[in-house]
Amino acid sequence: MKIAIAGAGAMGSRFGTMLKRAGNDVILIDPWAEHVDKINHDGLQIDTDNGSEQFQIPAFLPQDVDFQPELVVLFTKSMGLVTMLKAIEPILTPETKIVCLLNGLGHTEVIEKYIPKANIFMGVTLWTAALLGAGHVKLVGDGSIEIQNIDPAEADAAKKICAVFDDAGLKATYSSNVMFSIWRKACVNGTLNTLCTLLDCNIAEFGGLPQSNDLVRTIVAEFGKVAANEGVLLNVDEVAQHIAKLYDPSQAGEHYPSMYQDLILHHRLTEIDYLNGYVAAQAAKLNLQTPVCQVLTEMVHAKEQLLVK
Ligand SMILES: NC(=O)C1=CN([C@@H]2O[C@H](COP(=O)(O)OP(=O)(O)OC[C@H]3O[C@@H](n4cnc5c(N)ncnc54)[C@H](OP(=O)(O)O)[C@@H]3O)[C@@H](O)[C@H]2O)C=CC1
Ligand SMILES: CC(C)(CO)C(=O)C(=O)O
Repeated sequence: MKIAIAGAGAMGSRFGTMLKRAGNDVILIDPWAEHVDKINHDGLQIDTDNGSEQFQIPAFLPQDVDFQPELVVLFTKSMGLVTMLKAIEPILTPETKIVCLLNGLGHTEVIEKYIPKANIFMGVTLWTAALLGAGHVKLVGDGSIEIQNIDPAEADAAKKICAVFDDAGLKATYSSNVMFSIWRKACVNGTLNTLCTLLDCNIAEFGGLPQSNDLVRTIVAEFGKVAANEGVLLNVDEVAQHIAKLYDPSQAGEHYPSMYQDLILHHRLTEIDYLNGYVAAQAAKLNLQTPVCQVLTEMVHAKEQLLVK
């Protein structure tokens, strides 16, 4: 299958590499020129638990792409989604399927402005990856993917996409309720990413705090108010227990969440407006009360003001 990875940072590089290794015709598309150049000149440097290798895979700036993909996998940061959607419009055909695996909330409504509903497939992934520098990623650990069609008539197409991902070892399954999975992942990110960033700690250190359970339950309850308005029912106890499982060092305990890595380590903007910020903004429109998400969002933006030049 002809596949374009639109947004080829850490996660895009992982998916592009695994899909190409499985025999697909894959290109990477990314706006970071140094990253694209490094990949094309030296290959993508991939660090794994078994060492490091250079992997040959074509990479392009969005404006240089001459390739008509059957499938586009969106993996920009949330803030780059609209720019990328506009940039790839010229290479899309009426048959091109679009899969979005970004973290965060509100992406479906954005994509629907650019892509026919029948071609949109939303998903959530538990794979991880790290971008160590231009043309250099670290790919360790295990993961999985859930995918579902937005158009009810496109279930067969969704299952075919799952099969392509699964054949590449990406452990993809068809979901009959992907929006629940997306909201549940957003609760994970909206608690652990946000609080570890503000508290300057890893996930296990946060989990060991006496305040962790109350903080998590309060935030999840606020997410649940807005989720319910979108037809997604979140059980606070169940989600809180799901989050607490990650505290274990054998799970994600030693991990500094991606928001921490973006802001604290790399002084880059975060996806807060697509997590706690999305909940606070939607709540304001709905006259719902989500004061904790509002304050956490303001605190992360304040930290961005201090660190991002
Ligand atoms: N990383 C992970 O483990 C996981 C990430 N996700 C989600 O996947 C999506 C993509 O995340 P991820 O792959 O981590 O994003 P990355 O930050 O690795 O890459 C995404 C984009 O960020 C920009 N970028 C990153 N570093 C630099 C830099 N040093 N200089 C210039 N540009 C840079 C590039 O676009 P640009 O130049 O336009 O900014 C790049 O395409 C997000 O929604 C994320 O939340 C989901 C699960 C796990
Ligand atoms: C590892 C995990 C689940 C922590 O929230 C994550 O998705 C991230 O770091 O963004």
